[in-house]
This record gives sequence, structure tokens and C-alpha cells, in this order.
Amino acid sequence: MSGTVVLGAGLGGLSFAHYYLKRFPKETVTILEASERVGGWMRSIKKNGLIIEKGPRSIRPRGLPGANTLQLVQDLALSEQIVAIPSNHPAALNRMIYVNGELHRLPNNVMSLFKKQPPFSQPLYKYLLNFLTSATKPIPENDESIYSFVNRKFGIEVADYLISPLICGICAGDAKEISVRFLMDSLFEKDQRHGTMLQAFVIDGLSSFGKKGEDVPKSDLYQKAAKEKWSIFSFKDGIEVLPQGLERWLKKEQRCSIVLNKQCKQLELSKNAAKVTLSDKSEIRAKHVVSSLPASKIGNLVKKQYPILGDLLNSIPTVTVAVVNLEYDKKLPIKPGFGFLVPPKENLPILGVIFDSCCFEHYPNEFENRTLLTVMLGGRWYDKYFDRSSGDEEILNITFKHLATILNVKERPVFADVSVLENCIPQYIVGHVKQVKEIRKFVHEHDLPLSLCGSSYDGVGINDVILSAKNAVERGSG
Ligand SMILES: Cc1cc2nc3c(=O)[nH]c(=O)nc-3n(C[C@H](O)[C@H](O)[C@H](O)COP(=O)(O)OP(=O)(O)OC[C@H]3O[C@@H](n4cnc5c(N)ncnc54)[C@H](O)[C@@H]3O)c2cc1C
Ligand SMILES: C=CC1=C(C)c2cc3[nH]c(cc4nc(cc5[nH]c(cc1n2)c(C)c5CCC(=O)O)C(CCC(=O)O)=C4C)c(C)c3C=C
Repeated sequence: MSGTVVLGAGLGGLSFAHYYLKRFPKETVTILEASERVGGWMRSIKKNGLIIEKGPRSIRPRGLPGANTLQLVQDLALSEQIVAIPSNHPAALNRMIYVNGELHRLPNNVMSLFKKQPPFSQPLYKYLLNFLTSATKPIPENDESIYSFVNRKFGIEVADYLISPLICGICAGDAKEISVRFLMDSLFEKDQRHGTMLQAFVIDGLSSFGKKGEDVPKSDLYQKAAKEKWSIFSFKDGIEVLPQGLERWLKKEQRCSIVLNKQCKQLELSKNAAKVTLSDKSEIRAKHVVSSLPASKIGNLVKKQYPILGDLLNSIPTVTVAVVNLEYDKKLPIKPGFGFLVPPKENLPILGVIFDSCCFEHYPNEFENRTLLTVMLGGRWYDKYFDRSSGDEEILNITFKHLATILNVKERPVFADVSVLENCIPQYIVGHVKQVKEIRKFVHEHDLPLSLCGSSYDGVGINDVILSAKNAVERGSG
């Protein structure tokens, strides 16, 4: 019988194995990965010295989850590989939205709160006043959409032009469906407990709004990030350095085997043991199984044996994003910045564009006169704008059409690459927190030898996924 079997060698699965082997020095782990590589959605392609990111590209160093990632990066000896964007860099300061045919810079300092900045019809401090003084309204089921909360507390323009594009830039989703608890858990709790936010400030005190007192691991790298005021960071050879660093660590450890091209096709769970059936019909018996797969995939694997658990897991949806990487052989006349997001109200297939060559200036000198862009399309609206059969050509033509309108970029790139990332990002829709509690309760009550980690449950960002793996090791099961 094998020790612990981990399903999936994305960031979640690899991180779980790392923390597990550190915590239990005598145990062994087998990681089963369906594809031919580790890393899941984290994929960086090197092309003539340029780094092309097919999925994520930046990590936030802040808060407990950020500090935990920095500790991991240091433990994996990857600190020297970091490229950071400091908070005074144009890519940290200039984040834009595309509204009514124009790009607008989002407010980025206190002073800008007092100026009227389009597309907003009044200075932002007025929305803040509304937030502080508007009376609360009891919300049934203790959850609502983030759009409805922000509309209620700040006003519709903040919901349309700040929160809706933000949700597109974090989960490619519709703020009208995503739970307020996804990003504003503690604000929502305070809103429900107090008559107004002003009362919450007075009664709970200002400090309760921040994350002061959090016991963060203050690694040397954390101190460096704080001193140099990093806004976000990545690695010289791209974000994939992180899962590759974990793979290297695990291989050195010798108590872990990573088996590629092995898809888990069937899973049988009993009280103290599990049977994993693979694509080649071989079987592995394990004392514990850890799933880092998307919830619906593990849902389908357990459905036959535990239909209630299968249904609960299957109720966490995902959306598909088309990612188009473009390289131009000149410096395009675009405003320096991270890029822009398109609010869903604009009804466009484009979710946003990232100005890669502005963000991470670690490309070799000969590429100084080049521009690298990443266009992301579809998300929650993928089926509205594309067919499952939409080919690269159709996606590229749509991309070129909108880049011409929005950025006035009419020339064709010297390199273009389209990837459709099927079901790549989970949607924490209203009721998500309750659903995850039910899932964990089911696993505990039935004493199943199963742990769940990865982006489907406690946060979709890189930091969240790493922390979810660490917490899963501590929890034992569920
Ligand atoms: C377009 C995009 C942009 C993003 N940008 C950012 C960003 O800038 N910053 C940030 O913090 N986060 C970002 N994210 C989120 C982040 O990339 C993900 O949350 C994270 O990579 C998910 O890791 P995971 O291990 O949970 O899942 P996955 O990466 O999905 O890993 C799961 C693994 O399981 C394997 N698998 C599936 N089925 C089976 C099976 N039956 N048997 C065996 N193996 C199986 C898969 O092949 C995969 O390797 C982005 C995500 C996307 C899609
Ligand atoms: C400005 C353009 C952006 C586009 C287009 C975009 C697409 C996109 N992003 C995700 C998932 C995540 N992005 C995250 C961070 C992040 N994304 C952008 C901008 C765009 N994203 C920025 C500026 C940042 C950094 C955030 C910061 O506060 O500095 C994250 C991590 C969030 C976290 O909590 O750490 C995720 C997850 C998807 C799926 C996507 C596809 C359209």
C-alpha cells in the first residue's frame, strides 16, 4: 500500500507534498499528474529570451498569504530569481479601465479621491461617505453578490467601474454572481453587525479593519519585500519557476515520486484506505488521498460512491479564458502601466489586456524595442462570444479588431499564440463559503481518507493555493 497519494501536480498538489514531507519526516508521497508536465496553469514559455506567460504572472507579497509564499520562495532557494515591481513603478501605479471608448486610469493615491475622475461622475470621497453612513440592510443566508453589496454601500458606479472589472481581473467572473465573501468578508460581517460602517469604526476600532496582529512568517525575503516596497513580483524565467522549484525540492527529498501522464479515472474511498484507478487501468492503494484537482473533477470521481458529496463538489463552477500572447517588433505608443480591464457593462469579448513588456523589464536589451501584450477573453461570457469550436484564427481576429479600437494598434504582431484555458478558474458564487463547509463536514462525518486543496475552496490566487495546501496538511482530512 502506498502512503499518501496526491492527485494533480499543479501548484496546490506540489505545495501539499512539500509541506507534508516537511511535517512528517518518515512518510512518503506519490503525486499523480494527468498531463506531461508539472505546474498546472502556471506555464511560462521562453522564446528568444522573452518570457511568455500562458496563465498567471504576478504574486502579491502582502498579508499572511503573501508572507507565507515569500517564506516558501526562500526555502526553495529561489530568492535570487525574483523580479519585483516596486509600488512607485508605472505598472503598480497605472491600472486602467476601458469605458465609453476611452481608457481611464484608476485612482491610485489619496489626493485622487478628491478629484472628479471619469468615468466616475463625482469624486470618490463621496462614495466613501456613502459607504460610511448608509444604513445596513439584513441580508438573508448571510451572503449576497459582491456587486449588490458594493452597489448598496458605495453606489452603482463603484460597482460597475471598480468592482466588476476587478472581479474580471481576479477570476474572469461576473461580480453579480460572485459572493461578497470572496473579497470583502470582514466588511460584509461588519455591515451586518452594525447600523452603519461609521458605527463599526467607532465600536470595533480602526485596527479591526486591517490585518494587524497577524502572525506572519517574517523571512529575510519578507523583510526585503517590505523594505523595497514590492507591489507584486515574479521570477526572471517566469512564474513557472515556482512549481519547478517545488519539483526540484521534492525530487531531492527522495520520499516523493511524481508520476506524469497518469490520470486518475476512478476513486474508491473507505474508512482507512483508498483505491485509485488510473488511465492505464492500473490501481494504487493508498492510506490517504489528497485532491488538488478542480472541485468538479474530484466531484465526478466520488459521485458514484458518495452522490451527495459529488453534487456539493460539482456545484463549484469554473469558467474558460482565451489567452492571446502577442509580440510586436516595435515599441507601441501605449501608456506605461500594468494594463487595462474591461467592465462587463461594455459588452465586449475582451476581459482585459496586460502590458507585459512594461511590467517586468527583465528582458534582454535587444528586445528593448519590442512590445509584449497578453489579451484575455471570454471568462464568464465565453459562451456568449465564442463557440467551443472557435479556432485560433477567429479568436485572433476578434483580438486584433478590439486592439485597433481600444489601443489604436493596427499593425500585426510578429508573433501570436492563442491558448484556450478550459475551465481554468473557479467561481466563488453566492453561497460558496457554506458549500465548502458542507463539503468538509461530509468528509469528516464519513471519516473519508480525503483532503482537498487547490484553487476551488479557500481562494483562487497563487498565495491562497499555497496556503490551502499548508492548511490541508495541518487539518489532516477534509
Ligand atoms: C489566466 C489566469 C491568470 C491568473 N493570474 C494569476 C495571477 O496573476 N496571480 C495569482 O496569484 N493567480 C493567478 N491565477 C490563479 C492561479 O494560477 C491558480 O489558482 C493556480 O495556478 C491553481 O493551482 P492548482 O494547483 O489549484 O490547480 P491547477 O493548476 O489546475 O492544477 C491541477 C493539476 O491537476 C491535474 N489533473 C487534472 N485532472 C487530473 C486527474 N484526474 N488526475 C491527475 N491529475 C489531474 C492537471 O493537469 C493540473 O496539473 C491565474 C489563473 C489563470 C487561469
Ligand atoms: C490589468 C489587467 C489584468 C487582466 C486582463 C487580468 C486577467 C486575469 N487575472 C486573473 C487572476 C488573477 N489575477 C491576479 C492578480 C492581478 N491581476 C491584475 C491585472 C489583470 N488581471 C493585477 C494588477 C493583479 C495584481 C493585484 C494587486 O493587488 O496588485 C490574481 C491574484 C489576486 C490576489 O489576491 O493575489 C489572480 C487570481 C485571471 C483568471 C484573469 C483572466 C481574465
